[in-house]
Amino acid sequence: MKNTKVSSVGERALISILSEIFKAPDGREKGQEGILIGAGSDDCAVLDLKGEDCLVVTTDMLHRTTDFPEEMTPWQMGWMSAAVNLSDIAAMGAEPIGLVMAIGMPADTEIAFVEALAKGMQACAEFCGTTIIGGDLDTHAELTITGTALGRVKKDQLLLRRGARPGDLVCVTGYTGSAGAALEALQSRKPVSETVLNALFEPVPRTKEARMLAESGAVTSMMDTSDGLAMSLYDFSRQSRVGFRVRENALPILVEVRKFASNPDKLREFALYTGGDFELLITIDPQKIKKVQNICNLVVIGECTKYEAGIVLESPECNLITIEQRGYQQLKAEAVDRSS
Ligand SMILES: Nc1ncnc2c1ncn2[C@@H]1O[C@H](COP(=O)(O)OP(=O)(O)OP(=O)(O)O)[C@@H](O)[C@H]1O
Ligand SMILES: Cc1ncc(C[n+]2csc(CCOP(=O)(O)O)c2C)c(N)n1
Ligand SMILES: [Mg+2]
Repeated sequence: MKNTKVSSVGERALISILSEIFKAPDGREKGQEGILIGAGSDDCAVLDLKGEDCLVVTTDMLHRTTDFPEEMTPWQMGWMSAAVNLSDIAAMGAEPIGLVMAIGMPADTEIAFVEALAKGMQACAEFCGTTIIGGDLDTHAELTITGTALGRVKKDQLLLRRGARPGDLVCVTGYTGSAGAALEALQSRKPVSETVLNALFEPVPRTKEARMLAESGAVTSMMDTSDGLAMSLYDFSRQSRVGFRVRENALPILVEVRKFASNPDKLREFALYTGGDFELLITIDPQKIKKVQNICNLVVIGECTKYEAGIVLESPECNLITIEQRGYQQLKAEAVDRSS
């Protein structure tokens, strides 16, 4: 790996390299007993609390230039910084119990800006039933916010990326592709509604939905779609050893986003590859689908297949197209890369 730059491999490959370093030779997590899930395999790490509960922990860093479009308000930057972390807590089926927010900023940042940032963070935390319990302040060339979220869930309700079985139904909450369309609209200076822009600027962690899904007993695996539906399906596939068949016609996409996409390829790009929607991707035991149908805004988009069948999209004409393994990746020469 000497002389190879991180930009040539990207975030996913670098996580694999680091996760190996953090594992003991026998493949288990280094350190003490009680690490149920360690680095690299799920949305959060999971620690055994020795009773009926477990603790879930995640951290996520956002930067002014790479994550906050110029049009975002400081309140929205704060909301998003909390939301990206709380979404990972939701992805485990857990209830959030606290957020620690570290903020690095240039010394000439206005106090009013930092207050608006903090109010946005607090609003998102409160929306999810939790609060900010600490943080850190530092001088930094560029606004950089690193959140750490903690959550709690009963061991028998914990939902992992592992657990999906062939025959399970695949579902998503909300809409897919809205944040991607918003990003494109901003970059090409085209108008879109506030609903679409807010999907990018104020992602809503699916905390309540996640808790109801975890309590239903019908869900076999769950994660969030921060890096895009396609990348999430590949992450699921790796952990659960299943394939997926997704029906293009079933993808929940806002009418406005369909109209905004100039052609079917562009629409697929938003819905599958751009990311930023922070919805939940869920697999459900088909015998138990009735238990979840009415608890939240959820759409069946396809089913789990054998691993060997790969990850495919069934077009409206019933053609099978391979879904590519790409999405929103940090540390790439370009954030959205076609070759990974
Ligand atoms: N520097 C690191 N050291 C150890 N583990 C890491 C590191 N970076 C990421 N991971 C782990 O890799 C996994 C995936 O991380 P990633 O940040 O992509 O989370 P995600 O849930 O897939 O995405 P998002 O944060 O966008 O929701 C997680 O288990 C995370 O803890
Ligand atoms: C200027 C600008 N460009 C792109 C995006 C989109 N974006 C930022 S973070 C993220 C999800 C995963 O991030 P992470 O892997 O860090 O958790 C996505 C899709 C944005 N909000 N602003
Ligand atoms: Mg996640």
